[in-house]
Amino acid sequence: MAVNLYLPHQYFTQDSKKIPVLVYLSGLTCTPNNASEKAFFQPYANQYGFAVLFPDTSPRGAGVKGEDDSWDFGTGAAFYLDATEDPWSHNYRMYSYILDDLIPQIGSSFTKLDTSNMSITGHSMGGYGALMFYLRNPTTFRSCSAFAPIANPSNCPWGEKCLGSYLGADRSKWAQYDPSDLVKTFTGDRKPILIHQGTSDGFYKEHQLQPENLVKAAEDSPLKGLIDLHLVEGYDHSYYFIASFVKDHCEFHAKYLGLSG
Ligand SMILES: N[C@@H](CCC(=O)N[C@@H](CSC=O)C(=O)NCC(=O)O)C(=O)O
Repeated sequence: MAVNLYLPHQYFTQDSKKIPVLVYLSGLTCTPNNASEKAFFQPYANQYGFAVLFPDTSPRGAGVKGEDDSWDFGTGAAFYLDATEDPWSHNYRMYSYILDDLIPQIGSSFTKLDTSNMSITGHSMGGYGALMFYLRNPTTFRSCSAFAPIANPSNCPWGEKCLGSYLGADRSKWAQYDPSDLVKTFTGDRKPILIHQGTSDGFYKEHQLQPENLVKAAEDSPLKGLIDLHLVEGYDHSYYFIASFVKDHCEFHAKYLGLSG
């Protein structure tokens, strides 16, 4: 697996104050390079003074039979969960990897980072991942946003394929990872979650994303009225879309990371 870490200039010039971290989770087929090269977080990370951590989207070369058979399953498509079903459960453990291995390791290797002051965002499968990590761990992450997230994976073709194989047929296990279920029992503070969704996004039109389901589920939850969904006319699913709204997301997270008024 690969990982990219962007350190802002403050990491090298500030003596005493530690640097907060924004975790960015990528979508299906991505390596950490897609967002590092095409999302343009760097100028805003420098402006506000936060690092950006870009994890990988799956194990690489695990050798699990079938992991390279399709682009939306297996390699590049591990869905940020801990698989419970054979043959996936040994390697496909992205949830534990990110929370229990990667973040602590980054914190101990880069001692001027403050991994107790983190926010999370992501795109598509990674937008789902950001929502899911935040809704399950509201004290680990100060804020959450997402670009075109898979907001209700239990009810879309990508989610049914991946969750069904990694977690098995029992849908009650899927709910432990589905933002549109998790929101109903959220225990964190009442803060907005920022979401952008392009109306010309082909995957949105195919009902893979369904951010409206999250908004609806939140109406009966502690986050009632706080899913700040922006449907943006004419935008697609690409990194051009992400780059167009990355400024808004950085400004949003900077506020909760204590880096702006
Ligand atoms: N089959 C295509 C499409 C894959 C694709 O569009 N992936 C998106 C994420 S989709 C949901 O998680 C992506 O971010 N692609 C990388 C990019 O740089 O645009 C294919 O294999 O390309």
